[in-house]
Amino acid sequence: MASVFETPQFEAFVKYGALSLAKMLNMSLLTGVVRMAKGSFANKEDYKSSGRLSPDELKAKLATPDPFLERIRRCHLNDMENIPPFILTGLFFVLAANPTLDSCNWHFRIFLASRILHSICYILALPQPSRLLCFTVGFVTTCSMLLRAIAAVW
Ligand SMILES: N[C@@H](CCC(=O)N[C@@H](CS)C(=O)NCC(=O)O)C(=O)O
Repeated sequence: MASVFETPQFEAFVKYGALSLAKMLNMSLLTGVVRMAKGSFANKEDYKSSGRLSPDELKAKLATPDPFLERIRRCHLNDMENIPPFILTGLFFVLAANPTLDSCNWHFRIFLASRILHSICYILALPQPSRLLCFTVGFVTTCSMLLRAIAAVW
């Protein structure tokens, strides 16, 4: 009998889990790129290494973070609140709930799409409830997997 780690369900979990993690890691890259483009840094030593600000300018810069950069950081934080729980829940789901391949694929695809769309809504400041809807779809998808995993072992 094949182990659960050799099933197409586990393969789908690894595929979509890795894509979700890659999406989240990209937020760090995006933050770095926007920091450089805007010349807006988090620490005084970061400004000092660029060597282009007076002490007063440095103080003012540190006191007023760039609003767009802060938006990207909140978007990243929201990924960090949602993607690691999805990874763990997805693992429980595949290991415990004996799901069909279709069930796995749809849960994983819908979650990934919801997170990508959530970031687009957040970064482009699209009107609500667009971001709320994207967040809710991903959240409900994770809850659906969690409930199925709990039901399977209860
Ligand atoms: N930690 C979140 C929990 C609720 C949540 O994730 N809400 C979604 C839909 S409104 C969101 O995009 N929140 C904005 C954020 O986390 O910065 C918050 O403070 O808002």
